Amino acid sequence: MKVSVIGMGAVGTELVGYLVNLSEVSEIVAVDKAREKAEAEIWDYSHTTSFIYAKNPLLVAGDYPETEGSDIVVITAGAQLQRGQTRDTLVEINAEVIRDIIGRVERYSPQAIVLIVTNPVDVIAQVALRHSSYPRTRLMSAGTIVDSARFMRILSDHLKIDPKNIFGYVLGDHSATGFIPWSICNVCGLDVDTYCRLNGEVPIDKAAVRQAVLDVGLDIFNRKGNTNHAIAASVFRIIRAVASNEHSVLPVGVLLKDQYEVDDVVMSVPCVIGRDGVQKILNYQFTRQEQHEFLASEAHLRKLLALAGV
Ligand SMILES: NC(=O)c1ccc[n+]([C@@H]2O[C@H](COP(=O)([O-])OP(=O)(O)OC[C@H]3O[C@@H](n4cnc5c(N)ncnc54)[C@H](O)[C@@H]3O)[C@@H](O)[C@H]2O)c1
Repeated sequence: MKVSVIGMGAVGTELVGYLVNLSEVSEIVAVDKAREKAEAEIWDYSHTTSFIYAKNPLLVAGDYPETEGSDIVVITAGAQLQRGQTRDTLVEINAEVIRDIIGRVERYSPQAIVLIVTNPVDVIAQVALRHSSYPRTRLMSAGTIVDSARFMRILSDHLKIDPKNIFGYVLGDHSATGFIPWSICNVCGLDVDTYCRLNGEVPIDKAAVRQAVLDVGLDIFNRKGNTNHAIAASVFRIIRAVASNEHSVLPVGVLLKDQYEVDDVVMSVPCVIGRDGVQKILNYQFTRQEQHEFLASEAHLRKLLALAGV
């Protein structure tokens, strides 16, 4: 499997660190407008391959022609936040970046699965769809997968259990309007309130958990100037699902067509992910309040889409 990473900044570089260890990956191509940075990262990684359990993947720093025939292309290229900004402030500049990139990606890898990471991620994915012929099943945003990972961790810290025993999502969009549909969240098969009641735990303050989930990314950013570990692990999780044709359910941003009362907006909902990308968009029956929150996400995204010229 050939994977190309466009944008070798903090996120792209961290992701390559995962990819060199995935045995399904035989070739990794790194592209960045700062060509020397991409080359240096690839050289550095090449010096890890004597010691890791990877199958000696071909490591290339190049330009778009070298990405030809990629099975997966991950796009992390673009402007990064400055302290005090929100992800939304990047919309116009990163819409311009993706318009510049996506045609070249498609020219060399028309059959690829494209994963958008550049923020604001759901809007940028929709711009990419608008300016390419990729079907919505093969071009998705990382969406709220990282928020969902944060949610599972924060809830598990409250309950003092492994986050993998929490089942739940943040849905809607990767911004302050993302929301937690508690009606489809469970802990070891029990809804959260029942779990706490039966197991001697203090009831969960759901509003506080949501706020903590939404705030923590910016808190990390304000302390270290980026967030890269959780998003790289999240994107790698999607790539594993594709590489092994797992049919795993993950919350990613996908163009909705008359689902969840939304038409023609990329939003994060649970999707079955496998070799062909999004194999199925799952349907859930939200409560009235959850549906209201989902539509608040949609309204937020539509405002950004207008700024992005979509
Ligand atoms: N979706 C998420 O959950 C999530 C999480 C973290 C970061 N992000 C986003 O991912 C993006 C990258 O973050 P980062 O921390 O790696 O930023 P970074 O500044 O470290 O890296 C961005 C890289 O993109 C390159 N670049 C810029 N324009 C380019 C172009 N036209 N062609 C090729 N390369 C180009 C830059 O040279 C740089 O190396 C940002 O938009 C950030 O907001 C998203």
